[in-house]
Amino acid sequence: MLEIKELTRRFGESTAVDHVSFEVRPGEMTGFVGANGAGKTTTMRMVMGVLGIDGGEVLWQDRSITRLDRRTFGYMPEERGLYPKQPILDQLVYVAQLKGLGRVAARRQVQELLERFGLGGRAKDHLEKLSLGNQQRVQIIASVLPKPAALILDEPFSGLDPLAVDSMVDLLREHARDDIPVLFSSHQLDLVERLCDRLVVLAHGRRVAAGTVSELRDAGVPRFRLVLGGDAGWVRDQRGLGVLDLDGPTALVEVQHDGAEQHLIAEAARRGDVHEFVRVRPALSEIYREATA
Ligand SMILES: Nc1ncnc2c1ncn2[C@@H]1O[C@H](COP(=O)(O)OP(=O)(O)OP(=O)(O)O)[C@@H](O)[C@H]1O
Repeated sequence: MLEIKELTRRFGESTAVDHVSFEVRPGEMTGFVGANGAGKTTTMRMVMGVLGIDGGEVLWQDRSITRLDRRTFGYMPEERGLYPKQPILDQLVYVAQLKGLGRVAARRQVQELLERFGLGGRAKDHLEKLSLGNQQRVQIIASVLPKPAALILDEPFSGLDPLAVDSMVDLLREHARDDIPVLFSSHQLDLVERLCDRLVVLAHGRRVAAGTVSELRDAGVPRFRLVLGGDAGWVRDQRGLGVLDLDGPTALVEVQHDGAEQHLIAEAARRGDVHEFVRVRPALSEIYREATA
């Protein structure tokens, strides 16, 4: 397991990452979200040792992470890292060899991955000749070579078309299934919701929310939607409830005092038909907006 403990980084007077703690568990995909400048890249750089740490620590398998540990990680940095003017096959084979694979095995693995990402015919092209999305695919391939102990990916989905996103998702899921901890940052909340087991939300350098998607969706004040046979205006007078929306027979309420929903449903049943009474859980985008507001 990868543990980020009280990690802190300052640039001059400003604190880019402020006592941030979270875990990236094996076999799980952890999504790392937050507005531009929230501190995601800075955190990942500290995890990878690219940037010095002002406070806190990074643990790998219950002990302080070392340079050698980091070399076993797959890292896709924000600034990417491959050379524009070299053939992609050569570069990828070189990366795989740097990470300990023999030349023949490296070539075989690179070619398999290039085929898988639809780049089999482009192996001899210079990176700069590829479209930005295809360059991104090559960067992804570089980060999973040969077989990482953990994956740290800074916005791996940006610039990818939907098919490439799907291939990438499959690839990451395969790694997670092999018990590899996967941390990825993204601004695409729909994708994060679909993909990740756990979520860490940063705002202004601080961790403002963390947990599984369902924990986060269950964490707030409970909300219920009530649809009646007649007008729902009377709901406004019920104690212990906040009315968030009222539209004819439909009311959206939040429970301010424990048990108020029980009185609400009893009163609704007493007054007539109840067509619907359901708990409404916020979408991830709402949780994100509230956490980062
Ligand atoms: N080398 C640096 N020197 C000075 N300030 C920096 C440096 N790197 C990052 N910062 C500042 O640290 C803060 C966090 O930046 P960071 O890149 O980590 O955010 P981010 O969450 O990754 O944003 P984005 O989603 O835009 O990539 C920002 O205010 C940024 O300007």
